[in-house]
Amino acid sequence: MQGPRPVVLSGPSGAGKSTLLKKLLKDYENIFGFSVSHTTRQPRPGEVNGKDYHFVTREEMQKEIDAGEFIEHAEFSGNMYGTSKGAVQAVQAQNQICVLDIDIQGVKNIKRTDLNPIYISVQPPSIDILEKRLRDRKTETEESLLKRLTAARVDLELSKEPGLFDLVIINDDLEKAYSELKEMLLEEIKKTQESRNS
Ligand SMILES: Nc1nc2c(ncn2[C@@H]2O[C@H](COP(=O)(O)OP(=O)(O)O)[C@@H](O)[C@H]2O)c(=O)[nH]1
Ligand SMILES: Nc1ncnc2c1ncn2[C@@H]1O[C@H](COP(=O)(O)OP(=O)(O)O)[C@@H](O)[C@H]1O
Repeated sequence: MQGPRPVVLSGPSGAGKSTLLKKLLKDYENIFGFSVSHTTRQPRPGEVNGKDYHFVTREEMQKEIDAGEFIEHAEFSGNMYGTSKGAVQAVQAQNQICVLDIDIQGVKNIKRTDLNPIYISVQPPSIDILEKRLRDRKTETEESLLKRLTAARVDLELSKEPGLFDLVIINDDLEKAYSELKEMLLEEIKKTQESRNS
């Protein structure tokens, strides 16, 4: 039997992907598993190596990419990010629904693989609100914030491509956005719950 379909969450930095994902992982602890990406960016306060990301150097990551260990990888805002085969396999081995948080380049690259996920784009109500949320999050320098806003404009344009996403969630009210996310995933959640009980 084929395992549950993975889920891709994409959308601009600051749109609310991590916030929604954390709620989902908390409410359905055993059902969903997070695909832990590799990145060359510095950890933020509170981020845990191996849980939020595998924090690596550019050299380490390039070596693993060259060895064919990545499903996809991309350059975002001056850093490298990528999904290793191992990250997805670790979740699928638990028979959990694998959730990937990746940028739009990652979405396009995953489309060329046989992963067959559900593609969801989380978007802010406006660029101004996105900027305010990113500033209030206090994780970025002015330089990285501006890079993220530029990338966000590109992301929102490219996301308009018909058929690229199965669902676009405008994250205005968080609870409403979360309900939309859950509704989209209900069928896969049920299937996974049923397979546990059988
Ligand atoms: N292509 C790709 N993008 C990733 C991966 N992991 C994270 N990203 C994306 O990289 C961007 C920056 O992530 P991060 O530095 O954690 O900042 P944040 O999204 O603002 O919290 C986001 O758009 C993520 O979706 C990955 O493995 N592959
Ligand atoms: N619906 C919302 N209303 C107000 N603030 C939000 C909402 N969703 C997320 N945020 C806040 O916006 C910031 C960016 O969200 P985050 O989940 O880190 O985005 P992403 O993972 O997409 O970069 C965080 O500080 C988060 O608490």
